[in-house]
Amino acid sequence: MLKIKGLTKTYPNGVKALDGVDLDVGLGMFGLLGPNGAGKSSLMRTLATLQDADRGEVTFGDIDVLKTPDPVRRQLGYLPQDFGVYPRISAIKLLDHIAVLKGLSNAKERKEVVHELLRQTNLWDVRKKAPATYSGGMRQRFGIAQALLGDPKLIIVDEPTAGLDPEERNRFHNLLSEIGENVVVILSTHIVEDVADLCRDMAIMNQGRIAMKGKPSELVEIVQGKIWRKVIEKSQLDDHQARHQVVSARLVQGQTVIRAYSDGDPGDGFEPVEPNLEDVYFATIRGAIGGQNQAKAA
Ligand SMILES: Nc1ncnc2c1ncn2[C@@H]1O[C@H](COP(=O)(O)OP(=O)(O)OP(=O)(O)O)[C@@H](O)[C@H]1O
Repeated sequence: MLKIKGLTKTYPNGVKALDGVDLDVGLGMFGLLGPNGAGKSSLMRTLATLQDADRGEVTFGDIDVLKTPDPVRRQLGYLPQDFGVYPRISAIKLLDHIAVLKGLSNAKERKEVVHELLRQTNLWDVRKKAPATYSGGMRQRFGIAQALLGDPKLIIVDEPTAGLDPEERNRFHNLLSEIGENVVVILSTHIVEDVADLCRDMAIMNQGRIAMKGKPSELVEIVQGKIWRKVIEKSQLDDHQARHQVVSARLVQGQTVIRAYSDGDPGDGFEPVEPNLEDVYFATIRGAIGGQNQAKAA
């Protein structure tokens, strides 16, 4: 559905945010994982036709996204990382107004759509309050409501769960899952669990490049038998990092638990563990895997 080829972007300050991004995204939920500064938002803004690329191609179906943005805009739902300023009018009026801007000109139909979306996003009871007074989770659900206006075929959500409490995050996940299988949903995030829970396909982005892509289970398979765990003193961390390819270090109940990547038994008191997607993510962004180890994109 969505094909990205050789997408490159350097900002005027010299930062190369996108460095030859190649990606095919099919129907359903697609997770784009990456650390801060990886280039996720730059990619999302480019796909949402809000900024130009220096080089590369993007097609959605048979539409050339970069050359003819208008037809894509009509099929696009976008929830940016920072939804920005909320005017102090009620959610229902604001949603109605955005619906007009999106071209829903028939008042009766528009009312039905707006009411349906407020119910779907569980905001019906607070529809008369201004989104400016909403909690973070309610704002994100409002953001999804506006993104779903006009029946989009391409939905882009940029770091939607940052700052949400676990209950709101769950609610947001359920909402995203319900959006359906007949649209392309790209979820950009640095939260590994969001992708593990929700996405059929995914990619890991680092330093403007796609370092890994595939199905979450396929990616975990790549590191099967190669992740090793050890409990150490905090003071031993530097030494272990120098001698092993430590992918993560975490304080668990006062103890430092490290996980390292190694093709074979690293000895030194490490024990094998069942890998998870977080291991894949850290091993990728630390450069232990990636490039030719990539799983085939689905
Ligand atoms: N408008 C801009 N002008 C100059 N540099 C920018 C601009 N937007 C982003 N950058 C830089 O481009 C790089 C990629 O940023 P981007 O926001 O795309 O990454 P990200 O993966 O979305 O990170 P985050 O999770 O922090 O938003 C960063 O080094 C960032 O500082």
